[in-house]
Amino acid sequence: MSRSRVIAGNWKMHKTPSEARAFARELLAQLGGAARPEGVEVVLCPSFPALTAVHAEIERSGLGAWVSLGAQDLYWERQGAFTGEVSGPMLADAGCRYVIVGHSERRHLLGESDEWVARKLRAALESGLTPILCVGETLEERRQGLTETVVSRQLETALEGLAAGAVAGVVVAYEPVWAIGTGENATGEEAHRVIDGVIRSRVRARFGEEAAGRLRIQYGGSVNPANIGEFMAYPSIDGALVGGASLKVDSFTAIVAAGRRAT
Ligand SMILES: O=C(CO)COP(=O)(O)O
Repeated sequence: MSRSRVIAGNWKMHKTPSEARAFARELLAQLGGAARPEGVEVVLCPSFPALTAVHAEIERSGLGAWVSLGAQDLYWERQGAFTGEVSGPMLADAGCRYVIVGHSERRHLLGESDEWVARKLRAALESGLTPILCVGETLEERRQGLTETVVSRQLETALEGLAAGAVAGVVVAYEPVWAIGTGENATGEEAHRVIDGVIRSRVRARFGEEAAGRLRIQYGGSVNPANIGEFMAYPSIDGALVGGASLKVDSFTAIVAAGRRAT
């Protein structure tokens, strides 16, 4: 399996810029002190005001070959009268290589539609950023047996009309909403079923074998050092998008170490 894994920390609305800088310094020292887990990329996604501080720490650490900066959101226009918004070119210039789009907290707390997410995904690609596209069903949708329907709709609206080559470069995060911040994670088998049986197979049907084979698909939702192994045991799962456990040096470094593919 040649796909590298991506272990991303979504810090959400935690850590001021000075806290983020100090944390990143400690985290990077710890990551740099151990052997690089083979085939693993790490992405740190602080809040907008902390991006430049964390970028400076990544540069200083010398780990830029495998540790990248990511943002948590972007707007689809490049510039203009959009008070409070941040564009792809701004993020790229601030040192970002990745950007999360369609996180469930934005979809459900802030009312982002599938169409908005699709525009943001395009804007990310146009700015040379790798989008981390989040998809996932709510508890209610899961109870109604709508997981496949919801995940397929979110995925297909976001990728609609893209060239297969562009799709191959996207990272998808399957984050069931009921598992986010609840301590109740999906099982490895449940995550694998959606990741392989829904997401990768839909991409294969629409964009072909090559795009499906290159696309990286993470699991997210209450990932921690105790359960990461259960997900990484599946070759289909290409990493994790980590919330709460990415805010502590020890738990995040343990998750990163577990990301290497078994040989
Ligand atoms: O939303 C998440 C990452 O984007 C997951 O958050 P938790 O790991 O805190 O459940």
